[in-house]
Parts: sequence; C-alpha cells; structure tokens
Amino acid sequence: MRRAWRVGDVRAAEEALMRTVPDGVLMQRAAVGLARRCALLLAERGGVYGSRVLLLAGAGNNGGDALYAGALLAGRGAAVSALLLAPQRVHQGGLAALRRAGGRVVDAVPRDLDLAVDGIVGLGGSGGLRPSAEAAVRLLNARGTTIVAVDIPSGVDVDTGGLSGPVVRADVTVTFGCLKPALVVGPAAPYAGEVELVDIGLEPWLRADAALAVPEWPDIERWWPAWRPPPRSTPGASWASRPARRPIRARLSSPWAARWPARRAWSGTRGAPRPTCCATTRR
Ligand SMILES: NC(=O)C1=CN([C@@H]2O[C@H](COP(=O)(O)OP(=O)(O)OC[C@H]3O[C@@H](n4cnc5c(N)ncnc54)[C@H](O)[C@@H]3O)[C@@H](O)[C@H]2O)[C@@H](O)CC1
Ligand SMILES: [K+]
Repeated sequence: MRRAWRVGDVRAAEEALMRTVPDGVLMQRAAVGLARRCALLLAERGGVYGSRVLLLAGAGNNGGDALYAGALLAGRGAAVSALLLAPQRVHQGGLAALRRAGGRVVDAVPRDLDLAVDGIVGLGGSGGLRPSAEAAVRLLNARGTTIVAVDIPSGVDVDTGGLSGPVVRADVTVTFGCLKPALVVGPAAPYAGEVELVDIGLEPWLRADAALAVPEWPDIERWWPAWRPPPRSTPGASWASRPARRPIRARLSSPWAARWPARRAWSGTRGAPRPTCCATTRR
C-alpha cells in the first residue's frame, strides 16, 4: 500500500524529527538523495562529469535542497548553474555551498542542458507558479529538458493534487520522508513522472493517519480470492478432466502489471497519465 500524508502532517512530523537531530541534517539527507538520483540519470546519458545542470531555486528550503544537491554534482565535475527566482530570499547556505563547489548563478535559462532540477517551491507553495518561474518552466517543458523535481513538481496543489495553471512536468520526482497526495492522485500525479522516496528518518514521526492509501499489486493479490485447484480427494471432482485455468496471478499481470511496478515505463512518455486507480480517501 502506498500511503500519502498532507502538508500539515508532514510538517508536524518534520518538526518532531528536527528536535532530535542537529540543524541542517535533514536538508543534507534530502540533498544527498536528490544528488544521487540526478547523478544516476546523468550517468545513463553519458556521465556526470561535464554534464550541464540547471537548478531552479526558489525562496525556501526546497531551493536549498536543490542548491546543496547541485553543489554535490558540481563536486563530481558537472557544470552547474542556478537560476534564482527570488534572489533576495534564496537559501544562503545552499548558495554558498554551490559557489564553493564551482557552481555559478545565471540570469536566464541556458540553451544547452542535460538536466534541470526544480527547486522552485515545495511543501510551502501556494497558488501556482509566479510569472518569473512560469516563463522558465514553460521553456523547459517546451524543450523537453529532463527535469528532476525536488519533493513535488512546483505549481501543483500538494494536498489535493489539483492544478491551477502551468506546472513543472517532471521526469522524476525525488520526494522526502513520505509520499504526498499530489504525487499519487488528481491531475497533478502524471506531472511527477517516476517518484523516488528518499528516507530521511521521518516515518516514525508520522503520527497522523495517512490522507490517502493507494493499493499496489501485492495488496490486490492479497484481497483477491486466489484460485486454487480443488483437493484431489473431493468426491466427484475429477481434476484431470477440468479445463485448464490460468492462475489468478497470470490474469492480474496482464496487461497492466508489467508496467505498474516498473514505474520507469512512464518516465519515457512525459505527461502520459499513469494509473492512479483505487485511491481511498481518508474521511
Ligand atoms: N522541513 C524539513 O525538515 C525539510 C524540508 N525539506 C524541503 O523543504 C521544503 C519546504 O520548505 P519551505 O517550508 O521553506 O517551503 P518552500 O521551499 O516550498 O518555499 C516556500 C517559500 O516559497 C514562496 N512561495 C510560495 N508559493 C510559491 C509559488 N507558488 N511560487 C514561488 N514561490 C512560492 C513563499 O514565499 C515561501 O516563503 C520541502 O518541500 C522540502 O523540499 C527537505 O530539506 C527535508 C527536510
Ligand atoms: K519543487
């Protein structure tokens, strides 16, 4: 079962967890997971060294995650630039780390890119993209640039999965601690692409009930009354004379199951709707 929590519940859990670890530790955990996934994507496309990465960095900690991850990629030889969408309020620690690692700040989306990292806005976002972010996002979406979203694709309504305008169309979303509703339901879900959940130690602190529970195949298989052959000792049951029946697993696995667990299948078809069936909402 994939479970998703609302922003308020995630924040409550984060506050509780943060009281148990030194300052900045959670952001470092997030940034390492994010950088790792970006590096894997770049490695599939020729390597991290010499690749061109753009960070879209907003005003909050979501931008901070992107900047620290960018610093790690720059340390591995990527040419990392950052477009600051709210320069006065950018995460100072993240920006300093990026600069120390050789990253630079740009004032427009560069022409040639291997990867863009969407750190515009995360759990603190409201009301869709601001105009400066919207222009950059439209350009990247139109070019088909590979995009990794930080925590959630910017512009979506995190709690409802609703859309109120243009949003980032991510190939991969690296999310932290737990899933959020917009990653699994509503019109926003296809915009997340493949979702990777990075463990930052949050789960034990998630005290609220999940907002959503989305079944996966193993759940459905458990619920489905699995067909079994009758015992050979059953009077009148001639096992050998019965027509062959395919086991339930085989029927369930066609045609969806081949694609459902392998979420990567969707990352190639950007924006194509993925099945988000069977969501049950908390009442
Ligand atoms: N709190 C924590 O412990 C952790 C937070 N993390 C990251 O921090 C994020 C949440 O950080 P914040 O609370 O700073 O919130 P955000 O980074 O989502 O940013 C909020 C700021 O963005 C501005 N904003 C709001 N809506 C906007 C919009 N539509 N377009 C542009 N700007 C907008 C507001 O001025 C607000 O100050 C998470 O999504 C996650 O990426 C991670 O580092 C993991 C740990
Ligand atoms: K984001």
